Amino acid sequence: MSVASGFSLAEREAVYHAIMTRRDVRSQFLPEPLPDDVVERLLTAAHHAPSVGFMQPWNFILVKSPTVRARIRDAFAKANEEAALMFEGERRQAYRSLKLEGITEAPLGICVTCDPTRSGSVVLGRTHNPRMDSYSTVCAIQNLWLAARAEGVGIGWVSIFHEADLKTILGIPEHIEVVAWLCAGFVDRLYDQPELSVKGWRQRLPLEELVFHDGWGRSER
Ligand SMILES: Cc1cc2c(cc1C)N(C[C@H](O)[C@H](O)[C@H](O)COP(=O)(O)O)c1[nH]c(=O)[nH]c(=O)c1N2
Repeated sequence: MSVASGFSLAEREAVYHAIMTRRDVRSQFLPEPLPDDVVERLLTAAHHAPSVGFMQPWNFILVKSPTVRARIRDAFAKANEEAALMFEGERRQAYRSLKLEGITEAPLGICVTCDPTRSGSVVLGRTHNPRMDSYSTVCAIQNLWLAARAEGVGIGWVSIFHEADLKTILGIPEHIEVVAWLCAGFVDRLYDQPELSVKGWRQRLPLEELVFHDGWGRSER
């Protein structure tokens, strides 16, 4: 054990700066490949995420091949057309105007998966909620996303897929869950606010409406 003092002001500001300026990136990717040492640092950050029972259920499939990424892009296009039809009227038009992936533009794709069998069938902390292994994998993704912000690397999470399509393209075994397709690449500019907010799709909710005290719905302190 070592002393757990708080960070210096500069260190704290750096952490919050990464959190506040992290963005989901769809179209600002630069084509140059990410150096191996940068990718290594991002994956190391991911691998230091918390996980239920310390099961570390994640794997990271690094996809540089333009051919494979083109197939992933086709799988997105199919699902995205289905998605558009789930919205009505003007909302459908607005949905179609959004760019929701940068699969072929970003030089690296990272498919993040979750192996529910990683540490046996009974896992400390997962005994009463089987989704805890997926949640752990999401923690790894968020670590990677924040580290990427600090490295000047943009990340775009794409989830508009049939999971079976990704499994077929990437040869992922049946029992493994696909948690994310991440587009990764250097960026020279980022939106100051979420792109969906800038484009009028949806705005950030006031935090005070989301915080309750001593029970659901109780706003008084
Ligand atoms: C689980 C999950 C899944 C997705 C996303 C995020 C997360 C957490 N996001 C990104 C999402 O739209 C974005 O985070 C919000 O709009 C907020 O913007 P910033 O991330 O702050 O830029 C996302 N964006 C997109 O363009 N296509 C997508 O398929 C997805 N899927």
